[in-house]
Amino acid sequence: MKKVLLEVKNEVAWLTINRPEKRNAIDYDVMELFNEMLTIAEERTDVKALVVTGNGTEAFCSGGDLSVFHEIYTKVDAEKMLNKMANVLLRLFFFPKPTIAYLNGTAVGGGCEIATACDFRIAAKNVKLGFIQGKLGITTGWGGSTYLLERINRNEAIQLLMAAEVFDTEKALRVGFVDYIYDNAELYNWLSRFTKQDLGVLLAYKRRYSDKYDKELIHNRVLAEIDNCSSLWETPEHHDAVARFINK
Ligand SMILES: CC[C@@H](C(=O)O)C(=O)SCCNC(=O)CCNC(=O)[C@H](O)C(C)(C)COP(=O)(O)OP(=O)(O)OC[C@H]1O[C@@H](n2cnc3c(N)ncnc32)[C@H](O)[C@@H]1OP(=O)(O)O
Repeated sequence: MKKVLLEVKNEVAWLTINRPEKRNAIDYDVMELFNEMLTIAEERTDVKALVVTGNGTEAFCSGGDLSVFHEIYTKVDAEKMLNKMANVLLRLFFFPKPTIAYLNGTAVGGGCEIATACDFRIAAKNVKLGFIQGKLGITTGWGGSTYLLERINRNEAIQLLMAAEVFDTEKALRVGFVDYIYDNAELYNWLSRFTKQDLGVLLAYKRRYSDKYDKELIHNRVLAEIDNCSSLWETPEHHDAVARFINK
């Protein structure tokens, strides 16, 4: 079974990270496939919106696959890995069609970064969320803090990042990180309000939405974020925290 699936239903492309046994953690295959699926969803004229979600009920995404990335030791190697996923998320942030992260379960670390790159975040009931990178002695490194600071109130954003705590959907709604708490049927219903419009209308409004941003400026901020994260990556604090997870 592929690690990332793409299914088109009712003119909506569902991109599903398909590693439930690893809580949908992101490894290099997932990065590649995620990018490929974005190309398909972008090019298909029968696709009017993109939903990103995770397989199963446990997790949306648990971030970077620590069983793979624990082998990354140096700043240079960390930069290569971070850049790879940051490019995918930059593409997602500027995706020409509306994008929705459906938080079907836990989203932590890079999982929250993926969600933040989407236009909307809709959560199932009682999911746990967290920009927990700080607990691993690193920062976001896939563009997540750059996007979060654009998505919600700056002071709420910086608190979520600095505290690195896990929070619930009630808090996520309160601070504006999550737009709605919906089950699957409610999500389909909400999506149908947009998919009944012509693709041209949706593309035009999405262009207005994205026009707010200078792509080069956003990219430069993401590069600065990668630089920060990769510098912290080579510290013993980070390696020790990852080792604790691997050897749990
Ligand atoms: C590296 C990029 C960086 C970024 O730029 O943002 C990050 O993403 S940093 C954050 C990295 N992620 C984490 O630290 C999360 C680690 N996982 C967890 O804390 C928990 O697994 C969970 C996500 C809260 C879910 O808990 P639970 O439902 O109790 O499941 P388990 O803990 O039992 O996990 C089941 C299974 O999955 C493996 N797993 C989970 N997450 C990862 C991961 N990120 N990388 C690799 N493997 C992961 C876990 O080890 C279990 O495996 P088995 O023990 O073999 O069953």
